[in-house]
Formats: sequence, structure tokens, C-alpha cells
Amino acid sequence: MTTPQSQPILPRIQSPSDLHALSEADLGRLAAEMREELIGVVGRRSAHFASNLGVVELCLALHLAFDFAKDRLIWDTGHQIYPHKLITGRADRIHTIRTKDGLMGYPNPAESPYDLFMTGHAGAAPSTAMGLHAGDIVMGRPERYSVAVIGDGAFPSGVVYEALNNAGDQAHGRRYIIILNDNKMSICPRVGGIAYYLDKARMAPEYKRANTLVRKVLPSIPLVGDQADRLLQQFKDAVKASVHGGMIFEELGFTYLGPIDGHDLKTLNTYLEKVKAMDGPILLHVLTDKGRGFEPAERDPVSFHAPAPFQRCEEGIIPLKTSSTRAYTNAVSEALYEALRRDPKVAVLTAAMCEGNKLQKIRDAFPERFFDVGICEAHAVTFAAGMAKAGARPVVDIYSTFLQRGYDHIFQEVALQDLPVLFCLDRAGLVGSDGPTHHGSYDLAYMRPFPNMVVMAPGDAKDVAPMVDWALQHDHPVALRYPKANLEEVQRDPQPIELGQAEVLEWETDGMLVALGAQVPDCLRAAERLRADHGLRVGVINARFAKPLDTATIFKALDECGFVLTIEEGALMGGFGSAVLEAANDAGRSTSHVRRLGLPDRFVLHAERDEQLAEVGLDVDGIVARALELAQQLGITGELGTSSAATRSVG
Ligand SMILES: Cc1ncc(C[n+]2csc(CCOP(=O)(O)OP(=O)(O)O)c2C)c(N)n1
Ligand SMILES: CC(=O)[C@@H](O)[C@H](O)COP(=O)(O)O
Ligand SMILES: [Mg+2]
Repeated sequence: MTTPQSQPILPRIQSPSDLHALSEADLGRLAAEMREELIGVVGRRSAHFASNLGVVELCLALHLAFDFAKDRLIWDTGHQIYPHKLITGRADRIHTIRTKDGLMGYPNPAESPYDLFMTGHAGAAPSTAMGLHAGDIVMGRPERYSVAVIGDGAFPSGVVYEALNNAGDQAHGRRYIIILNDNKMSICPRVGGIAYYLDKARMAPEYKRANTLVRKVLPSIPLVGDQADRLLQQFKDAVKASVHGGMIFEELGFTYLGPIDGHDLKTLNTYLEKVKAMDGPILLHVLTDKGRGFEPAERDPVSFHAPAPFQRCEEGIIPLKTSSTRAYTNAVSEALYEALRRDPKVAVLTAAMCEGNKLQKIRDAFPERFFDVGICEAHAVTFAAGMAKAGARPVVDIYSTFLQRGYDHIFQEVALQDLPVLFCLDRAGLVGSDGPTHHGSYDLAYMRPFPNMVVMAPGDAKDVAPMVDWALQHDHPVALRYPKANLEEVQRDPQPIELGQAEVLEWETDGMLVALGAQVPDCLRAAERLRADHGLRVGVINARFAKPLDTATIFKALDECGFVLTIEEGALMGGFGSAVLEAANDAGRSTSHVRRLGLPDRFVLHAERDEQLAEVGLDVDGIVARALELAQQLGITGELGTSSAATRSVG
């Protein structure tokens, strides 16, 4: 029975089991209503969009074919989770997605039993789904299906091939299913050999049609004996060898099905029922359109991957918020552009984040020295090591959190070999609405211990280009970290960048704020507040280097100042403050008046970046409060203060 047009369907879907009561026409209408909801989300805030539009039918078909109240479903990367959230009882809260205390923009087990992992990093789903199936078998539940949905952009990730390899010879593949969601896009158009292979696989339907045509035409050709059969077989072998999409997967022990239309519910249901009846491991190749159902996003899925908020209008869309501010990412990209122009040895690598790293201009101007390796961070690091060994100056421009994928290669192929690779760790620190899967929390802790590695961070806009230039002439590995933050500028004639040298902005002796990275301007504001409102004379040091540490300057502060507060937008464990405590302790200096401000040992959930900074006390109010608390604990009331250079203004 079909629902009257006047009655919306989506509000009736409180769980996937409600889908079974819908007619075919209702399901079509439900898909349209879900797309309307997705458009409503991006009418309010920046959110993932085109990817979600592309999986509406696939999501419905999966929940119709399987019972994920017991079967297992993992959405790789997880940015395309919104349709799944809409039909698993969260439609009424979808408007809160990516906001403080709202739904997360990725799967979140705390929200629903239908979300099994808080995913966010591409490529892991085939492994986690396989582990779930193996675990279910161990736990006596072999009948449960385990389904991983992975995009064609994520598919080249190395960990995927570890899973494919394992599936090929393990008994736990019987109900293990990979759905390859092929929309020809990563964030940019997908790259690499797998992309070409999948393109050929797309031709498989053409192959079938050609095959049918040849069979029709052959009888009319005067052939004798078995010439017709031999000719047909030769045709099939020739064409199959070039277009058969699933060969690679079949060779690895999978049953390959597809490619099929990922927007046709009937076809999806037919194939999913077929898949359920077969023994796995199975790979179902599904063709979808990124941005499906919203013409501007279909036309430009790159811009609509995670667009700024917009409203629809007759002509198309009206952007609601055009930010003209420049971010650290802009400044780094501009500095790299100049370095590429100046030095033919410089090359820039990205792992499928050309847009996020704002490298489009570099890509277009220096195509022979720009390398997008796809979502293959470990490869990017090792590839860069090879380039450095050959005498080039490679720059690995990868978000702090994604670079964690290359951890061992940073040690093994770069640091241990002492090769001059510059790591630009973008999004180092709190990233705002992407939340804990994307915060760049750990790079100070994971880079500092590596031999030969220099670890540095610009304190403001004036530091960025000089640091990039300095790093590119330093013949050893360098990690340059910077946040997803707008640039600020401290009005001064900045000290030149010198290895292991901090920059003293103000010297005072009631206390000292020693900041590594983008909190420097807020430290100046806090010092001003402490002086004006509390009579405390507190100085500010722009640390610039976490390794090597400027022990001379920092020990002077330890010796002369009532308290020392280190500030960093990174995990406290193993971070910059730890480096100060370690160095002071090793030098036999007292650290009873030293405290650290940074990211706590818990997850900072999704919210706006400003809200996150306030939550962890890394905004001006937080720095002031911590300094006052410290002064009070140590009985520092302001008499210690001596005059010093005038306060610097922050532009
Ligand atoms: C390890 C890792 N590197 C990079 C990213 C950034 N990223 C998020 S989605 C995406 C593209 C994913 O493409 P695909 O898997 O095809 O999904 P689609 O958006 O096309 O549905 C990238 C590069 C990530 N999430 N994880
Ligand atoms: C899903 C994913 O990982 C990317 O789309 C990420 O959300 C991009 O982050 P930025 O928006 O900070 O570039
Ligand atoms: Mg894709």
C-alpha cells in the first residue's frame, strides 16, 4: 500500500525494520526525502554532502537485505554515514550533526548500536568487518553477515590489501562481503592504477553487450566447422582480458560481482539477495554518482565534498558564508609555491588531500613536481624518502592525524636514514566539527623521539614562510606542524629562524607563558589581561621548536620567573611541555613552578574549534585562569614584576 503524497515517509522510519512495510514507490519517495534532509543539513553548516547523496539507495538496499541489528555493517571512512543515521532512528536529530552535543559527522557507537566503530580514517573497514566476522565465528555466531562498504578513493589504501590477502586464505570469509562503492571520485578524481582498473571494470557491461551482439551476428557470417565457436571464443578472451572487472579480486579468492547500478533499488536488492546465498568472501562492485540527486553536486563533486553552508535557489545555490580569512594552510601552501618556483629540487606530495592542503595552484603550476599518491600515506612517506635519497627536497603535506598511517616509515625510511624530508603537518591540534577521528593530537609525541627529526611550529603568520624556507635548507628531516586555524600576526620585527632558537616576545618575571604554535597571540592577550586586571607581570616566549629545545632561554625562565606555563595544542603526554620537564629534570633544575596546558588524555568531541579550545582551556580565558591558579598556588602576587619591553599588539 503506497503512502499518500501528503504524508512524509521518513518520520515513520524509526528503525530499518520499518523499511520492509514500504512499497517500491514509497522507497523511491523515501530516498527523495532523505536527499532533502541532506540538503537541509548543508543549509545550516559545512558538512559532508556529495558522498552522502551518492549512497542513499545503497544504504536503503543494505538495510532491506540484511538485519544489522545482528549482522555487521561498517562504512569505511564514515563521512557518508548520514543516510544510515537517518534510517536508524536519528532523523529527528540530523540537523544537529557536527555540532557540540549533536550527532557526530561519522559513525558513533555512543549514538546507536547500528554504528559499530567510530570510523574516520579511510581503508580500515575491510579489516574491521573481517575481524567482526571472525569474532562472531569464535563466539558461535557464524550465521552473521559482515559487510564493509568502501569507496573507490579509500580502496587503494594499503591496509585494504592486507585484508584482501587475509580473506583469500582464511575460513572466516563465508559471510564476509565487501561493497566497493565506485563513484570515480576520491575528494578529487581518484588516481592510480586501481582507478584505471576500476574504469575498465566499468566497461564490463559494454563487454556483455558486445558479446551478445557478436553471438547475433556470427551466424550470418559464412564460417565452416568450428570456426564460429573459435572466433567467438577468441573475441571473448581478447575482450575479457582487457575489461573483465573482477579478475584481480577473483585471483585473490573473492567472488566478484558487478559492476551494478548503485542507484537502482531493484538491481541492488537482486544482487544483495544473490550475495547472501553465496559463500564469501564476495566483492560486489557498485557504481554510484557522487552528488546524485543534486545537480550542482553531481556537476562538481569536488566542491560539494564538504561545502560551506548554502541555500538552494532557482539558479542553483546561494553560499551562506564565504570566508575571506586566510588560514595557516594558505600561508604554508603559498610558501611552498615560492619554494617550488625558486628551487627545482623541491617537490610536494599529498595523500588525496590536494583541496584540503590548498595545493591546487601548485598542482597546476608544477605538475611534474606535484604528486597525489591517493589515500596512501605510508607510501607517500616512503616515496618521499626515495626522492630525498636521490637528491630532491620532497615535502610530505599530510594532515597530522592521517600521517599517523605512515608512522613506522617516518622512523624507518626517513629519520633513521637522516633524509631531508619536510613533513607539513596540517590540522595539527583541534580540528573542530570533524572531531576526535581527525584531531591532530599526537604528532608532537610521535615525532619528537625520532632520531635526527626537528619538530617546529610557527607562532604566528610571520613565522610560516621563514620556517618553510629554513626547513627546506636544513639537510635533515623536519616536522612543521600548524593548526586548522586562521592566521594571526604579532606586530614585531621577527627574530630570524635559527635551529633550536625560541623568540622572546616579552620578558617578565612574575611568570612566563612559553607557547609552541598558534596560541602565541592568545598568550600575548592573556599576559595583557594578567597585567591590567591582576597586576601580574607575565612574559611570553614563542618557543618555535619542540626539538631541539631552546634550553638556554627556557632554563633562564625557570631560574628567573615565579612560574612557567607551557602551552601547546597537542597531547600533553609526550608533547612540548613534557620536553621542557624532561630537559629541566635532566639538568637537575626544579620544576615545581612549571605547569603544562595542552590537550587532555581524553577525546575532545566534535564542536566548533573555538568551543573545543575553550573546553580544554587553550583560549585566552583558559590561559589566564591557569596562570592565576598557578600564581595563587605559588603565592605570587605581583610584587616580583619588573618593567620590560612594551606589550606587543596582535594584528
Ligand atoms: C587515512 C585517511 N586519509 C585521508 C582521508 C581524507 N578523506 C576523507 S574522504 C576521502 C575521499 C574518500 O573517497 P571515497 O572512499 O571514494 O569516498 P567518496 O567520498 O567518493 O564516497 C579522503 C581522501 C581520510 N579520511 N583518511
Ligand atoms: C572525510 C574526511 O576525512 C575529509 O573530508 C575531512 O573531513 C577533511 O577535513 P577538512 O575539512 O579539515 O579538510
Ligand atoms: Mg569515491
